[in-house]
Amino acid sequence: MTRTDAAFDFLATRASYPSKAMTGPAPDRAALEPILAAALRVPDHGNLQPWRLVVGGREALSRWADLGEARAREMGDDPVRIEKGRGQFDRSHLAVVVIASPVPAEKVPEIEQTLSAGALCLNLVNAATAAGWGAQWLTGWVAHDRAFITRAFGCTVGEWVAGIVHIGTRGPAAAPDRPRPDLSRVVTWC
Ligand SMILES: Cc1cc2nc3c(=O)[nH]c(=O)nc-3n(C[C@H](O)[C@H](O)[C@H](O)COP(=O)(O)O)c2cc1C
Repeated sequence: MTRTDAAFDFLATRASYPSKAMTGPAPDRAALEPILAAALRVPDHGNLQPWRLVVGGREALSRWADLGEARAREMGDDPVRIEKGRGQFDRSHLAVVVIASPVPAEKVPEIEQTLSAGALCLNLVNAATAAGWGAQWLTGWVAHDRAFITRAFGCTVGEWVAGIVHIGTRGPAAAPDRPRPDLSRVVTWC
């Protein structure tokens, strides 16, 4: 057995960094590509690769914010939902949209492909964090509204957004940690 202390310590202490506290710069393409490559080493039954990524920098983010606001107004939303339609894009310097893109497969039910898309989101948060950036996985109505995800991210029928992972520079102060699960409550030893 080979123990990798640094990797274990990272996993034992990892935490998301709140996107609201992130600043620029965000990783450029050269810095982001190895993060994406690491994140894409994700469990995936049958190697179907049932996901794809859309990377948005400031220009795309501002377009997505406008589309979010327009869609919220089209739905007659209240000001809070209108703000949520733009907020996460307005504040962000870089977002990687993880799109679940299920593949017809006799032996791999869609739920397993869905789980792989979720694992990709976490892998991406972890890879960006390990590379020294702040990262957080967000959703909100903009991730679930069919019209918005079609217009903004080009989702086709059957595709959906698993997560919008924001990546940026961490602020000077560590973000407060959240309470972590109590093993005795969630683990059953048989
Ligand atoms: C599917 C999914 C969607 C999420 N959407 C949001 C969101 O829209 N807004 C938010 O503040 N946190 C959201 N979170 C929570 C954060 O990603 C994260 O769990 C939280 O910041 C604590 O992260 P940590 O346990 O990695 O430190 C979401 C988490 C998951 C798994």
